[in-house]
Amino acid sequence: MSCRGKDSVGEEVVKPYTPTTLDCDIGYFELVIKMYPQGRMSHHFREMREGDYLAVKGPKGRFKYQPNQVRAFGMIAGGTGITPMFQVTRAILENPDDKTNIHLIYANVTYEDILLKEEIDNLAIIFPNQFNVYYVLNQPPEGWEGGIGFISKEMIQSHCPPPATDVQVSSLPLPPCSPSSLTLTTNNLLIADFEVWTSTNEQGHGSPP
Ligand SMILES: Cc1cc2nc3c(=O)[nH]c(=O)nc-3n(C[C@H](O)[C@H](O)[C@H](O)COP(=O)(O)OP(=O)(O)OC[C@H]3O[C@@H](n4cnc5c(N)ncnc54)[C@H](O)[C@@H]3O)c2cc1C
Repeated sequence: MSCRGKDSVGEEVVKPYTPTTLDCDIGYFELVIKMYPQGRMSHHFREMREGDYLAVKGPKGRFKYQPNQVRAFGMIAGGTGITPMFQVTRAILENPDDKTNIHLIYANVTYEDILLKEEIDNLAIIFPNQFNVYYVLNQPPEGWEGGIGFISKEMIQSHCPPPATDVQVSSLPLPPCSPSSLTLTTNNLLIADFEVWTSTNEQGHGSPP
């Protein structure tokens, strides 16, 4: 959906955001928003107070998920690219008739950058046979047991389902807050081997088509 606000010099700014709530969450929606110190829309969100109204337009997007449309999803996300992945993950796991397996690789720069970690980890605990997550950090803390560096071909081979007609792999990195080579790395690797929802652009991330 699009959110409208005013930047620090009072100019109108409209930016897209992906709710982490589902169609069945009636009467409200939730957004997970990463704040940038110099960001124009970030300024608007930072200035908002409880009880304020926010102008929004939507929903919009080209991706329509059908339960069991594939046997397995490989999801590769960086930074705020997690929000649409999280939404689809919830839609799958909260539907007992949907048997799709999900393999998520989620890359960030630091541990503190990981969004929705508690929620993601809870889903991995509740649905151990249907959902697993592999975190990758570019600047990991000491003792980190996940992936280190940029997402590599080996990580994808180890943590995503192998290519098949009933497997879909999606990549949603977001250049402003993910390792800069993530976009190229994942797309170059994937285009050769998988059907990818090509969804990255220079401005930010898009919804999977
Ligand atoms: C389909 C879609 C869905 C999205 N969903 C989400 C979501 O769910 N959650 C989310 O958090 N984001 C999401 N985004 C990204 C979001 O739309 C914005 O791009 C993001 O919030 C940054 O907007 P901004 O106006 O605050 O920052 P911008 O003003 O666009 O700034 C972006 C970057 O540039 C830097 N910058 C800006 N001005 C300067 C300056 N003068 N000097 C130096 N650096 C500067 C900022 O610090 C920041 O790093 C989505 C994007 C798309 C395309």
